[in-house]
Parts: sequence; C-alpha cells; structure tokens
Amino acid sequence: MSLASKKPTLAFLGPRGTYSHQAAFDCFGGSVFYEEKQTIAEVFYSVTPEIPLGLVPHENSIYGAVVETCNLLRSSLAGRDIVIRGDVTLKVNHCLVVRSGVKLENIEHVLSHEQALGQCKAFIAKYLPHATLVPTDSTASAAQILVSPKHDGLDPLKCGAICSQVVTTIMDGLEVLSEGIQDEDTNFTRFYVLSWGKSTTIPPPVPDLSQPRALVRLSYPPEKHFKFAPKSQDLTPLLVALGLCITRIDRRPSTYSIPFHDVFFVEATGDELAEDAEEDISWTEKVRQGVERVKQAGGEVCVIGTW
Ligand SMILES: O=C(O)C(=O)C[C@]1(C(=O)O)C=C[C@@H](O)C=C1
Repeated sequence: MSLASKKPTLAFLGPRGTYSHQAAFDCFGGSVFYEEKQTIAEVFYSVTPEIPLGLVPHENSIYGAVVETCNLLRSSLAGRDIVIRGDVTLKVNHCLVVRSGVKLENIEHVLSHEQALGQCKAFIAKYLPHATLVPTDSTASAAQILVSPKHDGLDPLKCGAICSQVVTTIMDGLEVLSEGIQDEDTNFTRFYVLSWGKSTTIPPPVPDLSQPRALVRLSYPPEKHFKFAPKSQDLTPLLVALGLCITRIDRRPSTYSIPFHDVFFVEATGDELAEDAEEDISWTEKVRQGVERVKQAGGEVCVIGTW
C-alpha cells in the first residue's frame, strides 16, 4: 500500500476557498485528502468510516455561535459515533468581492454565509444600505454564484459576495472591491475537528492540544420539564455536579417537541498539559466522573468530545 492511500479523508464546507477549507489546510496540510461538501450538515453527516474526519465552524468572535453546528450537535450521533477531537482557530478577514468591473453602486444584492453577513453588518449598513442580503451555504459558494450564469433570478452584475480574498485566486473573473470589511479588525472563527469514533487516528500535525478541553451536552429529562406552564429551569445543580472549569455555554431548543425544553452545550477546560503529561488520562477520567455526578443529580448528559 502506498503512503498516499493511507491518508484519511476530511470533509469540509466547500467549495475550495472557504474559511473552513483554510482552517483545515492550516491544520492538516498534505496529511489528509480533502472532500468538499455543500453544507455544514453534509459535512457532519459525511463523517463515517469512509470519511473519518470532518471540520465544522463552531463560534465566531464577533457574531457568536454557528447555530447550524450547535443544532447538529443535538443529534444522537454526536458523542456516540461522531466525536470532537480538536479545535482550530482561524483569523477571518472578509472582502467584498464582485465580478470584474462591477462598481459598489451597481450592487443590489449581497451574498454570503449568514455568519459572514452578520460579521460585516456595519460595513453593509454604511456602504450598501439598500442592498438585499442573500444567505448562501458558504462564503465561497456566494462567490461561485457571481461567476455562474443567472442564479435564482439574481443578476451577477448586480451582486457582491462577502468571502476571503483567497477565493479570487481560485475563481476567474472576480475582483476585490474592499478588504477587511468585518465589524472589528480582530475577527476569529473556531472550528471543531470531528472524527468517526474516538479511535480514528488524527494525522499530524494535530490541532493544538496544549490545554485539555471537553464539550458536554446537558439537559433535564423531558419528564422533569414543566410541560404546560413553560418556566425556565435552574441549570445550576447540573453545572455544580459537573464540577469542571466551564469556559462557554450555548443553549439550543431540544429535539423533544416540548416548548422551552433546552439543551446546553458546555465547554470545559482542564489544566495546562505541560505541567503534567499524565493529565491527559486523568482529564478524560475527570470528565467521566463529572458526567456520573450529573446523572446522579437527575440530568441527561452526553460527552461530545474530550481533547
Ligand atoms: O463559509 C465559509 O467560508 C465557512 O467556512 C463558514 C464560516 C462560518 O460558518 O462561520 C466560517 C468562518 C466565517 O466565520 C464565516 C463563515
């Protein structure tokens, strides 16, 4: 067997030139095969024994959680078959890209991924206040629409796309009208590296694992929820029972059809590994013990990944 055929495949949100693509490449370079998918959901569900790795955006420093990813992590596959094995952070510098020759005053529609539109709100309000926003599956797929014949009645000569400058080096006939258009100079997106099961080998160079982390999904069982008089439930007992250093909590409606029954995604962190190389094992154990305590406190709990 040749060395190349041993490389695992990684699914990412395509087409080529997305920030997901860049984050994946920064992390894994030539050590994986890359397979582009059209949506974040397709990336998630394509993580299987055949495509054992995937990369999904999780949060942005300006616009917050990537809701589609949070919703996918509610799936029963998350934590059982598909697990988080690392995270990668990318600096995101958005550009307003047009078909060559198109001027700012020609733009009637601004196309991009919902996250990118949200990260560039101030620029759009100032320079394109009358433009209609058109959400697309990804930033690079917005640019792809500009170089295609008419798409859904959109005239590419009256559109601008928000995407990375890299896209203009991949797709012909595009130019950058404005660069660095996000609301804040420092704009970062974090991505999760997913794998099929816990034992898939993550090829080197592995994502930064210097500080152990975990993502845990918590909720109260539906029968403990106030069915007919929806009322917020106190999460404190479950968080106290978990007993870990919590760095982030996201809340999404649960998949049970009960009004205001929510699931909470709790990201926790352990001590720096450098201090004690053995900590890796005890971190997994620490999380496992926390999970047992949450169950005893009456919570539903699932570890989506420890890394
Ligand atoms: O559309 C892309 O380029 C993506 O990789 C997705 C995504 C996201 O969903 O957050 C990634 C980074 C940026 O925050 C904008 C969009």
